[in-house]
Amino acid sequence: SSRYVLSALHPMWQGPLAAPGGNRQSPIDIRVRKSVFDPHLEPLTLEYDPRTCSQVWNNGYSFLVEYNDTTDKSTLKGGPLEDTFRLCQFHFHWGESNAWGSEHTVDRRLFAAELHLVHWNSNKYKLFEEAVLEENGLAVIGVFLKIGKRHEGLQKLVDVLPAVRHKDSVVEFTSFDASCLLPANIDDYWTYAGSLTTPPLSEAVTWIIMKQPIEVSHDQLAVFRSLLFTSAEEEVQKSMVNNFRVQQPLKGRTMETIPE
Ligand SMILES: NS(=O)(=O)c1ccc(NC(=O)NCCCCO)cc1
Ligand SMILES: [Zn+2]
Repeated sequence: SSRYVLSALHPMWQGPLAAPGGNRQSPIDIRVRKSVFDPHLEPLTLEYDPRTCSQVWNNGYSFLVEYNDTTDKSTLKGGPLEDTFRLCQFHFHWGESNAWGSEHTVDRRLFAAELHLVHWNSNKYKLFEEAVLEENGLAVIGVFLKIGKRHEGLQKLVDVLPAVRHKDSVVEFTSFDASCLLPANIDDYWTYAGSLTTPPLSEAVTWIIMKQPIEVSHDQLAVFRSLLFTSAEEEVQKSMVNNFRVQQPLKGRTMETIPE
């Protein structure tokens, strides 16, 4: 559909679109009735220390809120995970219109945007760069965003976005508690084995997708769209919108969920 044509325009997607031999690529459509109850799934334990938040960076595809991941201060445990995973960054994907923007869909339903909280397995590896090469190396929490009431916690981040309008710009950003961006019930989720949704497209991700979306206001999302894919010196400026990947084949994977 047209939204995929739009997202394919970014240089990110000029190379090969699929990872070679990929049989666990992301994102995918979540077929709710096909998800399997897994009685062994535990509650998630999230412990985020706001003091590890360090900066916001426009990397030319999204804006990343980066955390100091040199110690186990902001961690994710439980759920489908056997080890402790360390928060290294979070970012979003969104559309040019509120009608689309998420990477995953729920029975083909599109959301206006999707938050990704990226963690790496600090029990087994010393760095993100090592963990990204291993099939149990990463865990990403996905949260859908829908248009509704203003999200007070998000506003602190929205307020600094004009400072990172152009690609490669960075601004200091501290004492932000990322857990304010999670829905009320974090134990209601789907989980499946997938990949990064941008190059290197590594098949290293245990995805944990929250069933409950969070609400943000139209104006807050409009500030996301005021960012640019392009750096200050480029003559043609391009709005940072439609920064999502096309959906990938399920290839026999099962979506697991917690018993209701
Ligand atoms: N959209 S997504 O699947 O959540 C995702 C998360 C992290 C990354 N990559 C990342 O954080 N890279 C930092 C350094 C990479 C070292 O190989 C790409 C895509
Ligand atoms: Zn992402």
